[in-house]
Amino acid sequence: MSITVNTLVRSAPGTRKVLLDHVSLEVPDGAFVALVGPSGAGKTTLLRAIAGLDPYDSGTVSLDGRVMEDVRARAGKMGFVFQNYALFPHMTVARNIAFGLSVLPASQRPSRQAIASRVQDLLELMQIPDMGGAYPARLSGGQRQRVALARALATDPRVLLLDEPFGALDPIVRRSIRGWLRNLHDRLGLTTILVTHDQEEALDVADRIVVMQSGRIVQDASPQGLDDHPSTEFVMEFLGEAVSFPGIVHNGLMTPDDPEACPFAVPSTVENGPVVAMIRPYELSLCPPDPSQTAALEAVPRGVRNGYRHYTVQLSGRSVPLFVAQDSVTGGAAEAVLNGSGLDISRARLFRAGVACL
Ligand SMILES: Nc1ncnc2c1ncn2[C@@H]1O[C@H](COP(=O)(O)OP(=O)(O)OP(=O)(O)O)[C@@H](O)[C@H]1O
Repeated sequence: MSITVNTLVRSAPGTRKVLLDHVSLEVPDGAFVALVGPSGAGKTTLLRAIAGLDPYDSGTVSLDGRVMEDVRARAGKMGFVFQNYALFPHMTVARNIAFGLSVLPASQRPSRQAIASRVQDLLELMQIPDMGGAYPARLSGGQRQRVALARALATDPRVLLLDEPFGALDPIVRRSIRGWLRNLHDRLGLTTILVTHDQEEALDVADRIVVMQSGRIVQDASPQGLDDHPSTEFVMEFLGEAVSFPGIVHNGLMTPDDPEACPFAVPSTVENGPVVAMIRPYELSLCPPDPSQTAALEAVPRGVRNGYRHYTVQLSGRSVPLFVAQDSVTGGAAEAVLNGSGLDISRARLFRAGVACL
């Protein structure tokens, strides 16, 4: 089921503070979208507005191209899981899962046997087939989240809205449950929006990443597109560690202010003037040795990690990490490899006044 959000505006009740500032978003049927952004960006506010849990001042939310003003009808097509959406402690797992079905009006409510069979199907889908009789207190965090998902799926929604559902889980369980969730999404043909603070999780599980900042969507792209072409310096930094090299572009050549970084060619579409080149640490490398260059890079070896030698390279006033493939280091002291070379930052993205200029 596709979701279309059209110029949604929401202000904080009783104030002029804008929580959602003309937000538009198109989520095609079957998509898995991750909503990311710093704390307070408006992710939860947007998710709740889509769910119909909170009102908004103007704009529309459509499902399968139909504007759904009737919030109850909209909510009926969606399943939600929120981080703090606790299970009912006094009910067994089976009754927790059945809850949404058992409170349906009598005319829509399935029979007892149909509910019991649906619950058993969901327990199996969640890979906890024997847990129906257990109480939530007996479950691990990962099992509880599976029960919360089962409860959200009981009414057979076409859309799944997840707000930090794995926030309370330890990293190992988190990693395994997100792979499982992606599988579930594919198998059930759901359309899913996941709010997460974990960029790695977003990049791993979603086929589209929507970045929010100050109540607006600042970029909406595939994980690869976002990594290759972040629209602003903020997005570049938000997605992971980045090292900045200010410099000047002149006639297709970017010359970094740091003399330790080598100048590099940029497309002729980049206008002359100051820019900031930003690069991920693992994309930094060494320029080919240059006999005419006398200065050596000052680097401190930090050990070996995953087959890479890790260094801290000293620039004027700051240091940056550098990883060199171990098998490319030949003999001698580990640091000798850095002598006579500058830093190759040619894989950097370029920004001017905070905005991408490539
Ligand atoms: N009912 C409300 N009244 C006033 N301000 C609100 C209300 N609901 C949310 N806000 C404010 O709106 C902003 C966005 O909040 P929201 O919870 O959507 O952000 P978020 O991106 O989900 O943040 P987090 O990642 O911390 O959960 C915050 O500054 C929050 O304080």
